[in-house]
Amino acid sequence: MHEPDFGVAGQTAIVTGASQGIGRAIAETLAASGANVAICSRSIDRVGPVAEEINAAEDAGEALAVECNVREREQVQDLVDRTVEVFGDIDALVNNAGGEFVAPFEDISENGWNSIVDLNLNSTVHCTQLAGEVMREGDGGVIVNLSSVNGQHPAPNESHYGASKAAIIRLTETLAVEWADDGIRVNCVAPGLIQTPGVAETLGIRSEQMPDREETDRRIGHSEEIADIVQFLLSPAASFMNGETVTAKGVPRPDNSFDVDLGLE
Ligand SMILES: CCCCCCCCC/C=C/C(=O)SCCNC(=O)CCNC(=O)[C@H](O)C(C)(C)COP(=O)(O)OP(=O)(O)OC[C@H]1O[C@@H](n2cnc3c(N)ncnc32)[C@H](O)[C@@H]1OP(=O)(O)O
Ligand SMILES: NC(=O)C1=CN([C@@H]2O[C@H](COP(=O)(O)OP(=O)(O)OC[C@H]3O[C@@H](n4cnc5c(N)ncnc54)[C@H](OP(=O)(O)O)[C@@H]3O)[C@@H](O)[C@H]2O)C=CC1
Repeated sequence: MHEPDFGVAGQTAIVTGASQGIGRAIAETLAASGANVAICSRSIDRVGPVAEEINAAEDAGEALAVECNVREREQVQDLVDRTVEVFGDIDALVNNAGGEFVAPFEDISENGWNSIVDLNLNSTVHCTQLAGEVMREGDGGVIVNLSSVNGQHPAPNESHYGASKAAIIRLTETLAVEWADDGIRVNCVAPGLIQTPGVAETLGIRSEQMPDREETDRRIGHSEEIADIVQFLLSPAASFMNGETVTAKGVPRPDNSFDVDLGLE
């Protein structure tokens, strides 16, 4: 009988933006499943403790923490080089680092626009080209990009973010075709609203307001619910998925409201 293989044990995965939130949950999930993870953020003081926690866990993969601003291509090259140096190869890349601010289109300066496109889209290009080079020269690999429901549907005051996240979906689809012969699968996850420190900062949601993961009613999501999907996409079970975007947003209300007060108009 066929048994599905959702495993990632033995893989080496780069996870960007892993000091908190969704990226941290992805790193911890993959490591708990036996993958080695190279994790980065802009501050070694913030990402270092995540690696220490993973390395202290029994039966988990190993973690390497690297200070790397993914907007800086030479820092991304250093992340890739150190990953290969320590773990020998790169099997998986999760382009998670990203962010936004909320503002009406007419109030976004040229620098403001560029900072969000740079953080979300250009950083994905840097990491994918540089880690992809290692994968293409080796025996292939798997890439998962973090898009957003805001890359699939319009949301007011998110023009820069939505445009950058929509572009990530088309980049994913294009690379899935271009790199198929290199043995590389490229897929996207498009989360709805997930409770993370970044969202708490932007929207003021407190973790004690969060409903349990078990609740199936309309609610805000947990980082682990995105991490589980990323692990699936990296695993052999997803071998026939390429160029896809997996949306995870629970059951939205028709008016897009949530069970917690977001403090939004
Ligand atoms: C129903 C509900 C569904 C709601 C649905 C909501 C969905 C939310 C989904 C959540 C998605 C997430 O990503 S949540 C994660 C959120 N966390 C984060 O974003 C934290 C990470 N943030 C950052 O790294 C930074 O703050 C980031 C925004 C990228 C800017 O980085 P920089 O270092 O380039 O920053 P700065 O130099 O300070 O700013 C660059 C320019 O941006 C401008 N800028 C910065 N903040 C601005 C603001 N609030 N309004 C206007 N402009 C702003 C500055 O004025 C600068 O332009 P000039 O003045 O012209 O120079
Ligand atoms: N939360 C949500 O509702 C949703 C999130 N997403 C996407 O998921 C991803 C993660 O979001 P979330 O966990 O909420 O974000 P958080 O703001 O909570 O965390 C962002 C992470 O990225 C790191 N980071 C930020 N900028 C850089 C940079 N330039 N270089 C390297 N690392 C960086 C931060 O680390 P440090 O500050 O230490 O550098 C931190 O670890 C993003 O791409 C986001 O757009 C998509 C849809 C919904």
